[in-house]
Amino acid sequence: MYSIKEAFYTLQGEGMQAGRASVFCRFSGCNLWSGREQDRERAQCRFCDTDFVGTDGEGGGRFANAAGLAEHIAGLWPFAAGAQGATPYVVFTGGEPLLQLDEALIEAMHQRGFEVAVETNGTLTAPAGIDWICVSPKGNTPLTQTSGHELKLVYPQQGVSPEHFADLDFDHFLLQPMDVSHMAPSSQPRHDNPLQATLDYCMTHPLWRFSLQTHKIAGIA
Ligand SMILES: C[S@@+](CC[C@H](N)C(=O)[O-])C[C@H]1O[C@@H](n2cnc3c(N)ncnc32)[C@H](O)[C@@H]1O
Ligand SMILES: Nc1nc2[nH]cc(C(=O)O)c2c(=O)[nH]1
Ligand code: SF4
Ligand SMILES: [Mg+2]
Repeated sequence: MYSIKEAFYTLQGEGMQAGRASVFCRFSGCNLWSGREQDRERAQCRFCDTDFVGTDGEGGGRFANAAGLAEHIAGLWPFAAGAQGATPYVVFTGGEPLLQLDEALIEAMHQRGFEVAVETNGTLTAPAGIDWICVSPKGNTPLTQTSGHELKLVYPQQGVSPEHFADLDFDHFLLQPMDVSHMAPSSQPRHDNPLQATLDYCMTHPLWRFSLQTHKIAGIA
């Protein structure tokens, strides 16, 4: 059984694949926060910008098996597989997708012609077969998934230095300014200007590439 908060067609907004047409499949639930505002300040991850509670979003629901969920996702890609000269792309996110994503679902997406991407906090090991692994480490949590295609660190995070990750086995290293606009002022971390801090770090540490959440600027999901 898979629990899905929402599933929809959009453009990947972040990281090295920013701008790519994608079906987003957002799993319900996370191992670092309950998703309830009253728990935010004592959660392991306190800056989350996402509602991943329940299965009531657009395209959400409970799916009994991999084939059923894969059919649902494939139906959200608006073209026939292989049409338009583009490979269909699904981004599994959440919540924490590695609580639910398994080889059966990855295989079912591949059978339907999709490339499979994941956005994970890195505290759980990824199943085999994922085509694009984005790990976004969260301060003071154990990093288990130490390899992948991109490491995308939200910046600045208290007690976390990008240098700590720079030797890991990733093809790309990205720094993404922390958005605090969704948080109550009392919950916002004390930092003057995450955007400027991120720009400064990337310009003085050229291993790191600047990642903006472009979907928020564009006003799309
Ligand atoms: C909502 S998370 C879901 C996937 C997974 N749980 C994770 O943390 O990577 C998707 C992406 O949004 C990033 N993110 C979450 N809250 C953010 C914020 N306030 N500002 C910038 N990026 C944020 C995460 O670091 C992650 O890269
Ligand atoms: N357009 C768009 N791009 C994204 N990249 C990562 C997202 C996420 O929430 O995992 C996200 C999202 O929520 N929307
Ligand atoms: S780990 Fe990801 S989904 Fe979970 S609370 Fe943090 S940003 Fe949100
Ligand atoms: Mg998001």
